[in-house]
Amino acid sequence: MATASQTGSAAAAAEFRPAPCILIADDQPPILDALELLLEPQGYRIEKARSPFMVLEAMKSGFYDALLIDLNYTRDTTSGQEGLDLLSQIKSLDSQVPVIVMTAWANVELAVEAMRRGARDFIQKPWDNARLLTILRTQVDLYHAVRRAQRLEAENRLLRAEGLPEMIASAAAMQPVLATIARIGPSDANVLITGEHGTGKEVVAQTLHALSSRASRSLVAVNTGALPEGTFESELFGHVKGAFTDARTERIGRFELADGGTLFLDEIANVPPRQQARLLRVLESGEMERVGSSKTRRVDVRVLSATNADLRSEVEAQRFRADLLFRLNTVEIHLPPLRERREDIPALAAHFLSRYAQRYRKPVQGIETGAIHAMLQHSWPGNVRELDHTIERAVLMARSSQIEVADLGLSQTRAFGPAGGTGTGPGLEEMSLESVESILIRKALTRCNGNVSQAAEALGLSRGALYRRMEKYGI
Ligand SMILES: Nc1ncnc2c1ncn2[C@@H]1O[C@H](COP(=O)(O)OP(=O)(O)OP(=O)(O)O)[C@@H](O)[C@H]1O
Repeated sequence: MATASQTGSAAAAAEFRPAPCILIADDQPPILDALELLLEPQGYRIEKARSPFMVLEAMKSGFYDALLIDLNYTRDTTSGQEGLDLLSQIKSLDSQVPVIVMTAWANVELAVEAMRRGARDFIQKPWDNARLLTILRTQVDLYHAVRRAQRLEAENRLLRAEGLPEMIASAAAMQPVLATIARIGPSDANVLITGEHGTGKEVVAQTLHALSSRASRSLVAVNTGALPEGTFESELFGHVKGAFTDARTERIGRFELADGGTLFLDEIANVPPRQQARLLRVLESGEMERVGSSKTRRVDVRVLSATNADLRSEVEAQRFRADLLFRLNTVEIHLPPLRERREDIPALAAHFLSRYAQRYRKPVQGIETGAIHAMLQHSWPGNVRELDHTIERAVLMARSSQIEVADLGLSQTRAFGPAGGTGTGPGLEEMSLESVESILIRKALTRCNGNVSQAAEALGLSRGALYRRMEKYGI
């Protein structure tokens, strides 16, 4: 008999997914039709794919409760190799979804190989309807049970964990982001998080880690963009004593520190080509050596990476390895800039206000309508981080219990137009050196579409120096 809570969660599941959806793949339309005729009356929703390519395309956007795939396709109709390759690709996209393979009746060896590669069960063609239905129902039920347990575990972890990043995201533009986080958070998939500076890529990485089974282990973050040349390898892979002149003691690298947990590689586009090859190796094999050592070590690390660059154009320009991109972006999450999710500005501002009013012990309780209006109008080139710093400064500047427009200091950013101080705000000669510097940096970043390396070059700064200034000005 079902307990109340089981009934409750079954009802909740039914609300979101009325009928289990099965993706069936075979290159012969009559087989697809026959399976559909058998399964639909049993309460399944069916999607059909006629090639391995269509299966992988469907998996990018769809959510399936099980896959039923043939092992032979048109390219090679007997060996089953195409089906086995497809199985491996499915497993790398989603290691948990149950895959049941269909084989020709005499091909037991192929079925065994498929099971070795992660298939949950197999059926022989021509199939026995009753056996097929039993296998499918068992696998779907098992999958649901595992997912329910993982979701509960993730929810418990979220409830237990203190100091978790609070992620404010009610805007329509953020809904696909939240859906993807919920879906792949608990998995081990490598995730590439893209978006302009300050859009919250690190917050997403922290949330993904917190939702995963690795949550009790470390989340180790490395800003690969800010690492000085020459220290990259020893930072990531560690070194042994005497490996180079300054290596007076042994050092454990970030990969080893993140063993069993998650490694967050920020500014991944700035990794130089030689280091990209080293990264690729550890991602492919889980193997690495400390600098100066020939001993190979194995690490089990989930890699989350982030960039504000367009990695596909970097690949086209041959500055970034295509095979490394393929390893990093099993799943991609794109964060829209703040100007495309303005609905979230009031809630984000209130969140930062309560944080800073508490931190600075100031009795600031709200934001005047005019100030909210000004924030909604602002273009926020520095995104959520800029809003965060704007509210921090406003809390410090506030003279009453409400933040006023003037406390935000937003006009300074907009006043410095192309003519250099001919806008509505203070002229150049009335501004402090710091204000001018901050404005020039913002403008260079906007001109370079957020590319820090290019902006640094345009400003005549090293990348590290620009990063330090961006941090200082909350950009
Ligand atoms: N959705 C959000 N809800 C609450 N706070 C947020 C949100 N997004 C970002 N923040 C806050 O904004 C600041 C910047 O976020 P974060 O460092 O994650 O951005 P980023 O995209 O990784 O930036 P960068 O590209 O410069 O590394 C942080 O203080 C973070 O806590």
